[in-house]
Amino acid sequence: MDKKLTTTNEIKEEIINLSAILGLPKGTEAFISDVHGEYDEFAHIMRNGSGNTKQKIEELFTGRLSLASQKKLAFLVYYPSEILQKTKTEMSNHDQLIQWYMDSFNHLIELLRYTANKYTRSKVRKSISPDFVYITEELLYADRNADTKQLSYQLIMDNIIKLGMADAFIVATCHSIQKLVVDHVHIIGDIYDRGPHPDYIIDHLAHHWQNFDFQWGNHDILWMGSVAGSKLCMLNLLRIAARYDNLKLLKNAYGIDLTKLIEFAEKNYQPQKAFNPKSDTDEKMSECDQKSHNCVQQAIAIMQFKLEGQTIARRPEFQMENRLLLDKLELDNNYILIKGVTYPIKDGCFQLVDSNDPYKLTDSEHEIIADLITQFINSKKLKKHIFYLVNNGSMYLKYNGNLLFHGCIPVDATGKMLSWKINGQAYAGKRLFDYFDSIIRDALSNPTASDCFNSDVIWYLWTGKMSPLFGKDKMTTFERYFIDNDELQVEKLNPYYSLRKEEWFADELFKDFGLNETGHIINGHTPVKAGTSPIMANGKIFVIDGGMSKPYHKTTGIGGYTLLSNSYGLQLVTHEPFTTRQKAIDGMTDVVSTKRVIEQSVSRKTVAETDTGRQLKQQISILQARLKNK
Ligand SMILES: O=P(O)(O)OC[C@H]1O[C@](O)(COP(=O)(O)O)[C@@H](O)[C@@H]1O
Ligand SMILES: [Mn+2]
Repeated sequence: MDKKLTTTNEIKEEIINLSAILGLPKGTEAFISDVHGEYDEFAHIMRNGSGNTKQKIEELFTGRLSLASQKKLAFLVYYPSEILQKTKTEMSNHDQLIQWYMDSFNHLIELLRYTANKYTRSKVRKSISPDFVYITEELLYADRNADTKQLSYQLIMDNIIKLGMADAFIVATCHSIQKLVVDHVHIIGDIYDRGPHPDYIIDHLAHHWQNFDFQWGNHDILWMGSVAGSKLCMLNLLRIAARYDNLKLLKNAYGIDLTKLIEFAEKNYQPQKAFNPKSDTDEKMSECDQKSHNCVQQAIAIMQFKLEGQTIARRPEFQMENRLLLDKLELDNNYILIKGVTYPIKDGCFQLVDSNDPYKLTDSEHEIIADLITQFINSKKLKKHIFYLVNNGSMYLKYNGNLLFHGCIPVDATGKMLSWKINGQAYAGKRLFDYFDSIIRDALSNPTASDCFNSDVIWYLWTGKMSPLFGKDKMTTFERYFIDNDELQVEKLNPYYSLRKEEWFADELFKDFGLNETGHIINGHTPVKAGTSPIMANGKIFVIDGGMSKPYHKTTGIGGYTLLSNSYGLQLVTHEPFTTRQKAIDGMTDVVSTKRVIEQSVSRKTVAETDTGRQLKQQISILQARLKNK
């Protein structure tokens, strides 16, 4: 309640307004996960309202517009500037273009009206470009059955064209529709890593979405940890950036200078097959970049393994001794002895590992790390992005009766929640999430490059077996690079991932988090392969890894899933793999392929039945109490 309400009438008016909102249908929520830097695909999904725009067009225009025309209208809404340009080149004369403008105005206003009917006028107004508020409202709320209004409607349309404002008006109206088609966006983690532009994704969210929340994913933790000063988080993210041809992001987006690191890597390492970068874009990497990314990945991997050794030694409570591998190298680093078995090393690059003190950094490594972490802590733009995620995010979220988190709740094979013992305390389930949440916030309010407890715990969240964001027994990065043995490379999933098929298990989790059994649990993190259902526990748990990560398309066979919750219920949306923005526009290919209704009720859910509704009711009671005291 930010308005100052002083008179009795003002208070009464506000009570009436708030009560009216309670009666409106609940806004549509979209759930998206594992975006992994794929900005173009993410933007496409936001533009198409996660498939919702297409559905609204279908509901409104079936029987009036052919399927092909519906598709054209949908693409005009998604990419107005590009479609305008394309349309103009296709028109053979001026009359044809005028007719197209008229048709488009009518269709867009009708669609905007249909999309806006769930919202208050004030909210709709906020979605309209200030340049067009007045005329859009005139068109939107005109009673076209009244003769006088019909005339003014026609005159407005006519004048928009005559005054040369048609293009700007179309673009603005399409943007309004984009904004209204989804009311609230939830991102269930992993904006960062592997894809080229997590920075654009965050800028997009910050500029376009007021109603947004975020549940941190294990990859985001690396970036958040780096800003807090964790050298291990930073080394992991740099290694992944080198592996996926993304080093340029650090310089271009965040001003982090890697020159010294690159020089050091090229001087000390030679390309090795295991370190060949995986390019995510269509552009091929130059040979020079391939070589340098390969060497950088090696240099960082070795520094990472060294600092991991030091951290594991100072934190015995992490119980990660099985990750100490550098000290098990033998015979000139050509073999490794693990649990009594000797394995040959492939693609070894241990020239800077001192066999007498394998976890000790060389002076140059030390200097490079110190310089980089200072840059990470001090990058203004990175700090801005990370604090946006911290301030709008959390380890988990309870929202409208649903429970949202990225990975898992660590449990044993019987489904009992496992406790993590740290600093003389034991944390399980919701308390474990709350504990990590508080450490992250504390770490980010006191960034430091020293080897402190908070930094170590944040790194543990990336890779520890009790991390709800990771959910596996160990991260076998070392074995995957250097040991050709499938068994050693296995990362075993926590039993959560098999138990989450069971309804009783979901009910237990709801209980622990203080939620009702009618809710849903929504996770990301594990790609869902084509043919495997993302719906589990009899419709109580959903896994909606958006499958946007291009390098992972081969594994999943589909793009991925998103979820929509509207006033009628839940819908699961399947996405086809997205190639490029240009190809999507040229071929008018919508990545939304199917929508499956999961839950549908006959009566619409209203705002009164949501978390916002609960807050509004509280505000109404406060106002009513004030009225009584007047
Ligand atoms: O495919 P890559 O680059 O080898 O990465 C594999 C690593 O990523 C992880 O899967 C974690 O990332 P995700 O959260 O995307 O699954 C690790 O468990 C694994 O070791
Ligand atoms: Mn993940």
